[in-house]
Amino acid sequence: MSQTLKLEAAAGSTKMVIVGAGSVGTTTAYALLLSGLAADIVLIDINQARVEGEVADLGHAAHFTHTRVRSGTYADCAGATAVIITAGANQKPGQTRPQLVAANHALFASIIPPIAAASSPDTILVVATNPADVLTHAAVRLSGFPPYRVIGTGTALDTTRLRRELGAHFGISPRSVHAFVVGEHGDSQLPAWSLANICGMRLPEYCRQAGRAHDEAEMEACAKRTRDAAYTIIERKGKTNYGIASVIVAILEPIVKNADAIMTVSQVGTYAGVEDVALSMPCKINRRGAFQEVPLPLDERETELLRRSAESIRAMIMSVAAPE
Ligand SMILES: NC(=O)C1=CN([C@@H]2O[C@H](COP(=O)(O)OP(=O)(O)OC[C@H]3O[C@@H](n4cnc5c(N)ncnc54)[C@H](O)[C@@H]3O)[C@@H](O)[C@H]2O)C=CC1
Ligand SMILES: CC(=O)C(=O)O
Repeated sequence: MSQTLKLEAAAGSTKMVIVGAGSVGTTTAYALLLSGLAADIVLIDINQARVEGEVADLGHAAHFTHTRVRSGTYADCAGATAVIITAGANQKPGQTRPQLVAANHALFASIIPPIAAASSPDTILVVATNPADVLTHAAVRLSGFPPYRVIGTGTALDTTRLRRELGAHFGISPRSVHAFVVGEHGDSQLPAWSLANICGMRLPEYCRQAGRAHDEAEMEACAKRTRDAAYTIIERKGKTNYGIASVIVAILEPIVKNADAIMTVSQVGTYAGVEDVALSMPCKINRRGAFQEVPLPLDERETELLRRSAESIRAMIMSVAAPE
């Protein structure tokens, strides 16, 4: 079967609903349109004029694809393979993700119940709205879905950013760098340095074989640029959209193709002894959702940093929790 026919077969009757037709939502719709993964893309936004304008514009791009783009309502979540949540306030220059928690948690309390009520029993929620880990936790609680059916985009974006930094440092393609960021999609994230490798060699060994010094300070600088990337970009252009849109489509692909791909995404669980929290670890993603099947053998220092990351997310979750 040709690649085009294979993609059309995978897209089949696949419907994707995007809630929030702002910058992230519409860039995701465009990336999804070009990917050929979906037959039907539905955009929902509280701002009806905006969603109509975006759908008309995207509809012209859709002319060159086999995908239909339209506006809709929560009733369209019925039969959706995934509902991608990008609605909510974004960071202004200098603002942190936790500063969005009260406003976006209140928004989730109003939109997740109707989305969940309309969705099908196998619909997966993908959460991008910030702070992504806290809202992934909120989406599980408010939807009643099992945790594997709620996937936070989490550190999938930070992992691509770290790989780009390391690829530039080592002079190889980012896709040939096997490294990932775990924990919070935010300031307490950490690279799993003890497991990072190139061609199966840990980074110090790779440097030894390549006849170059392993520069710990430069590794830390790569981690810092990764952690600060959103601040740096928002300072200059007021938002981030292309990176996250591509990450969302990369998460949707193994869902549609039932591909068991491993990505660092956020899920509710117990991490480093902290219960009932959401954060990112490598998970297997397929048509049923995301599953962390193999615990990560982090070293002692990384485990302690992960525990601190989990504690800080847990504190944010408690700050918006409704009293029992
Ligand atoms: N997880 C990640 O890596 C990233 C997350 N984000 C987050 O994504 C979110 C969206 O960011 P942008 O698209 O830049 O913001 P934006 O302001 O461009 O779009 C937000 C959209 O949400 C809509 N909205 C608000 N209330 C709604 C409701 N009740 N129902 C439906 N739609 C509603 C607004 O009308 C607006 O169109 C923010 O929380 C931002 O921080 C952004 C980039 C990366
Ligand atoms: C805004 C945001 O969360 C990011 O680009 O990482």
